[in-house]
Amino acid sequence: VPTKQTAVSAYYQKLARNQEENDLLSMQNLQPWWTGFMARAQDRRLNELRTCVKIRRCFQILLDEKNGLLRRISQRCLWPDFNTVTQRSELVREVLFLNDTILSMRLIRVKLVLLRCEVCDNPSPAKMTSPNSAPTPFTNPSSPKIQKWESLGLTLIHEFISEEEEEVMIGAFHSVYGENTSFSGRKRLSQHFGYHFDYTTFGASETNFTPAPEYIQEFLPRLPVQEYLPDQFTIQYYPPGAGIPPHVDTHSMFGEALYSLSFGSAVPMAFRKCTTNDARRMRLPKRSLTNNPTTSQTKDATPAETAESEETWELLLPRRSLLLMTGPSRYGYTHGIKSRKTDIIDGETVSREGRYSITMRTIRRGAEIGCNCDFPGVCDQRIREEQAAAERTDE
Ligand SMILES: O=C(O)CCC(=O)C(=O)O
Ligand SMILES: [Fe+2]
Repeated sequence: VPTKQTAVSAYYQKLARNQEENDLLSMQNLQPWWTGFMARAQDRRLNELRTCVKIRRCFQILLDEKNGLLRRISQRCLWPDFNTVTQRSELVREVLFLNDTILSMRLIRVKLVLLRCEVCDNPSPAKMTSPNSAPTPFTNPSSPKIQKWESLGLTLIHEFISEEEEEVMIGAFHSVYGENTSFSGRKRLSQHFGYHFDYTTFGASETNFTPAPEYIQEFLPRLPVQEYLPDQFTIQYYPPGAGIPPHVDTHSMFGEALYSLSFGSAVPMAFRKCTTNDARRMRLPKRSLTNNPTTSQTKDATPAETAESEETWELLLPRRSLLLMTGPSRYGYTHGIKSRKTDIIDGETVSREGRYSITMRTIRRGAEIGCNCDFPGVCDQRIREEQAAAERTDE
C-alpha cells in the first residue's frame, strides 16, 4: 500500500512528465496570461476552487524552487485530500495573494501550469457509471463554460446561475412546505409555475396557471434561445437516490427547446437513442412519468431491452448548470435519471445528494400544436395521425 507521501510524489511526477513545453510559461508571457486568467477567475475559476470536488486537478502551480511560499501552495494543491471547505477558502486567499505577487513581478523564473478540471473544464465529460462514455462535446475556447454536442442538438452551460441564485431557489422551494415535511422519501417533489404540467396528457394545463417567481424571471433573458421563452416551469426535488424513468417529452405540445436547470447537487442524466422498441411502447395504452413502474421501465428486461441499456450513456449535470435539448436529443433520444444512491464519477464512488431541477418548456397552442420532427417512430403527433388513419380504414 503506497503511503500518502509516495502517492503524492508519484502523482506529482506523473503530472510533471505530462506537461507540454508550451504549458510552461516564460516570464515574458506570464504577466499577460495571468491577467487574463484572473479576469476569468473573478467570474468562474475562484468559484470552482471553492466548490469543485476535483479541486486538486483544477490548479497546479509549478514553482521556482527559490520561492518557498509558492512551493508550499503547489504542494497543497496537489495533495489528494485537498477537498475540505477550509482548505479551499485558504487556497482562494493564497491565489489572490499570488495574483498580487505576480503582478508586482517579484518572482523569478516561475512556471505556471493550469490543469483542466475534469468536471468543470474538461472537453471530454466525466466518465460515469454507465459503461458508455458520453460523446465528446465541442468547446469554443472563447466561451469555456459552454459545451456543445452539435449533432445531438445538446448544449450544457456550466455555472449558468450563481451560488447566490442557487441559495435563493433552494430556500424558495422549501418555504412552501410545513415544518414537519420530510424531504427524505424516495419520491420526487414537484412545484409548477406558468401553465402547470398535466401528468394525464403530458402537455400543459389550459387553466391552472401560477406566475413564475422572480428568481425564474431573472434568468430568462440569459437563456440561449431568446426567440421564444418558456412558459411552463416544473421545479423538482429529487431526494438522494430518486430518479426519473427514461422518456421523450411530448413532441406536439411543447416547443423544440427544452431546458433543465440543475441545482443543489450534480446528477448524471442518461441518454439513449430511441429504437423501434420505444416506438412500440409509445403505441401501448398508458404511459406515466410518475415513480410507478412504467411501460418504459419493465421489471424483467427482455434481451432487446438489455441491449438497449448498453446503448445508454450518461452526462453529468453539475449543480448550477443549464442543459438545453433541441433536435435529436429533444425528439429522438430518451432522457432520464437512474434511481440509485451512488454514482461512479471518474472511477470514484460518489453518494447522491438532494438535487433540484427546473424543467422549462414552451407550450404550443392552437395551430402550433403538432410536430414534423425527424423521429416519427416516437412522435406523439405521428402516432395520433397513424391511429386516426387506422380507424378510418377500419370503418
Ligand atoms: O430533472 C431533470 O433534469 C429532468 C426532468 C425531466 O426530464 C422532465 O421533467 O421531463
Ligand atoms: Fe423530460
